[in-house]
Amino acid sequence: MNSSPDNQKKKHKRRVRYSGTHPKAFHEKYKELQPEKYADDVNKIIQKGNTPAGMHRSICVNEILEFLQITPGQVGLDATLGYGGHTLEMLKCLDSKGHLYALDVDPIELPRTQKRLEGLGYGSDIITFKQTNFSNIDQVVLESGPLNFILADLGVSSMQIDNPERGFSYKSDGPLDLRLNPNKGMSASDRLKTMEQDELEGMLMENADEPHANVISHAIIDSIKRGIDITTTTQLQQIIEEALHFIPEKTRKEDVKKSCQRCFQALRIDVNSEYEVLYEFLEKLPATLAKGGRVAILSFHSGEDRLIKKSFQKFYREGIYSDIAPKPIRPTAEECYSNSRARSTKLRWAIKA
Ligand SMILES: C[S@@+](CC[C@H](N)C(=O)[O-])C[C@H]1O[C@@H](n2cnc3c(N)ncnc32)[C@H](O)[C@@H]1O
Repeated sequence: MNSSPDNQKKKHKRRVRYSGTHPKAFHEKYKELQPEKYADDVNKIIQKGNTPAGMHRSICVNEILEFLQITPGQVGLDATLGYGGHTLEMLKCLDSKGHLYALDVDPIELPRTQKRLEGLGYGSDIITFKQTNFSNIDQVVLESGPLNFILADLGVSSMQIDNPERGFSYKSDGPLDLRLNPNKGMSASDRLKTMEQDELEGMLMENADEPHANVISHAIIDSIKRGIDITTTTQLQQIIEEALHFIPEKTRKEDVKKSCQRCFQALRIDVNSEYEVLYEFLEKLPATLAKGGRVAILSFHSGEDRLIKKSFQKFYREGIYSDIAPKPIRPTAEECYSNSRARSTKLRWAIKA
């Protein structure tokens, strides 16, 4: 053994662990998280039909613009700013004349999008950002005056889903939160503690048509009663997986995946009161639109689409809307192929009489 003083001085260096060619954790996706800086990498991801981390791909952009018929000088509202993809296209149509109001409840993503759009040269002369719920549209219109066009692109953005700290997905471990505005209301983890089994079962069925609502709700409530605090996405995913152990092995993996998706969706709808705020928004809509004003709404599941359809039909029968979409518009097959998140989208529209 060589134990010369020189060798003794040399500290043992640990071999750097090879982490592979692709980042696995959200925070490691540094290139994707700076889409402006790494355009080539981002384009490659999009071409493969995926959405780069930290970004959201807007859906039905052409169909929406074709319907809204925005002209310079108009005043409009993007009720769900998100990544600002639709907003940017609407701003281009305004051509520096008129004004756009952009709302989002999310206090984390809104400032990021605002900064990005301001960086592209869109300032307070043409756009006003407001961190508020779209159910407050009546307050916004006090400032904006009657609106010529309105867009609402419901649900969550890819940035929210992909960020494990928000707890929107069972696919990565994070706090079981699921709030669009984490500063308000109750996290999904706390909400579960307030529920009885039958209430939870009803919620899973009503918000997501979960076929295993009975066993899953029993498993969740039993765990809580045994003193288990369900604070993380992984804990909830494991409880669902164990509850569905009776499913034959051949289909179990796929069935568990679908049930997890549905249960997370149901919880998200509940903690954000999504049906309630959508109903309030739909009720207030006619009074906020100018004569001939146009509204387009993108929805992502049957519960939302039903509410929109019913509201549009009611106001049409009452003569408040002069025309409504006879049936929902779906994204093209090409768009669904290139962006899997577009597959469940339905677009409905109405025109104020
Ligand atoms: C599907 S994303 C919108 C994406 C956007 N159209 C784009 O092109 O980037 C939905 C956004 O609406 C926001 N949102 C959902 N419900 C809301 C509500 N009731 N009021 C205001 N914003 C809401 C979410 O926080 C999310 O940022």
